[in-house]
Amino acid sequence: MAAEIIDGKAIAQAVRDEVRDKVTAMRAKTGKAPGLAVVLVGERKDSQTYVRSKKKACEEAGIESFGTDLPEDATEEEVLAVVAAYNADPNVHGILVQLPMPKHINEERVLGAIDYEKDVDGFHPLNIGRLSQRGREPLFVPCTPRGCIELLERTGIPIAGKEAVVVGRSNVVGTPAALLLQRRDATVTIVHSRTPNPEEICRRADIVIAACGQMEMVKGSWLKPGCAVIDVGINAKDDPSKKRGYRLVGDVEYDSAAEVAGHITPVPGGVGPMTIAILLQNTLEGAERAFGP
Ligand SMILES: NC(=O)C1=CN([C@@H]2O[C@H](COP(=O)(O)OP(=O)(O)OC[C@H]3O[C@@H](n4cnc5c(N)ncnc54)[C@H](OP(=O)(O)O)[C@@H]3O)[C@@H](O)[C@H]2O)C=CC1
Ligand SMILES: Nc1nc(=O)c2c([nH]1)NC[C@@H]1CN(c3ccc(C(=O)N[C@@H](CCC(=O)O)C(=O)O)cc3)C=[N+]21
Ligand SMILES: [Mg+2]
Repeated sequence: MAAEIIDGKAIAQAVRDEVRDKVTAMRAKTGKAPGLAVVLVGERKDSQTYVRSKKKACEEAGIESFGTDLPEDATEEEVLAVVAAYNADPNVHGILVQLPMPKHINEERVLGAIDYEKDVDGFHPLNIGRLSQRGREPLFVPCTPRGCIELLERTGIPIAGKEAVVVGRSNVVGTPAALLLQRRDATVTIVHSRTPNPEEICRRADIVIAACGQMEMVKGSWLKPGCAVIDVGINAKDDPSKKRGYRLVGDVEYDSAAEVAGHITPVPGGVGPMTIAILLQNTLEGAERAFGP
């Protein structure tokens, strides 16, 4: 039995179409549009690629995009000044500071300086704090974890009452993904680099979210037959048959996993496109709150 493929690209396009329609209606009603500001420090090629695709996605959705590129040796004060300017700009409803930043910059300080009402990445302590507390609602939820949940929900995979295992506990993916699953009444276990028996724990799961940054680590033999696998990982694997000399693979060994799982996301074309679609959705929601009912 081969797993059903969860088409992240198609689901992301559906989200982007919904956002575009709502932006069109907002423009007609208010004469105003949502705005997203992306701050990039340094010259990482991968970051530049991500920032370009975010800006293109904004254009297609009718969201205005603003951007500031700072050199690798920019000071923390300079980054904070850019954030402060976007905080004060009424045309900006979302601010994203591309990660990772150069080592000499204190990431916690910069992320904490973003107005939490414009924190479209959902990384501000107030938003993370609310996400972690029962009965509280964050203004924004981190894009990649929210994208994982949307993939499950839009595929009709039940979460409530299920056993979910998240592989990885980073602040940007694993931990918020686990919190979101828990808020939807899954029973959640987090596996990390000090977990001695990850295979055994994963085999209990109805839902596995893999976000450990380890190429093809989760194998088919780790999975319960019929489970749903959401592969967040993005890793470049050498492949001389490709023009670029590599291809992208996930944190899950796709071929063996697809023989056991009931549903699985591919890499590319799974979680990655959802991250960008949710960023647009978060920006729209920020603008809706700013403009009022
Ligand atoms: N598709 C998308 O939109 C996005 C994809 N990504 C990708 O997702 C993956 C995870 O990203 P991110 O969370 O930022 O990565 P990090 O490196 O920040 O975190 C990795 C986590 O996995 C854990 N881990 C590492 N090795 C193992 C192991 N052998 N067994 C179990 N757990 C392990 C680490 O544990 P410990 O805490 O103990 O160190 C850590 O908690 C990466 O492949 C990244 O490229 C990331 C963001 C967005
Ligand atoms: N402040 C901040 N917010 C982020 O959300 C953030 C960040 N920093 N730093 C880097 C990570 C990574 N990330 C991805 C976005 C899109 C794809 C994506 O579209 N991937 C395509 C493939 C793209 C390709 O072919 O290279 C796919 O998986 O199909 C992947 C990863 C957002 N991140
Ligand atoms: Mg994100």
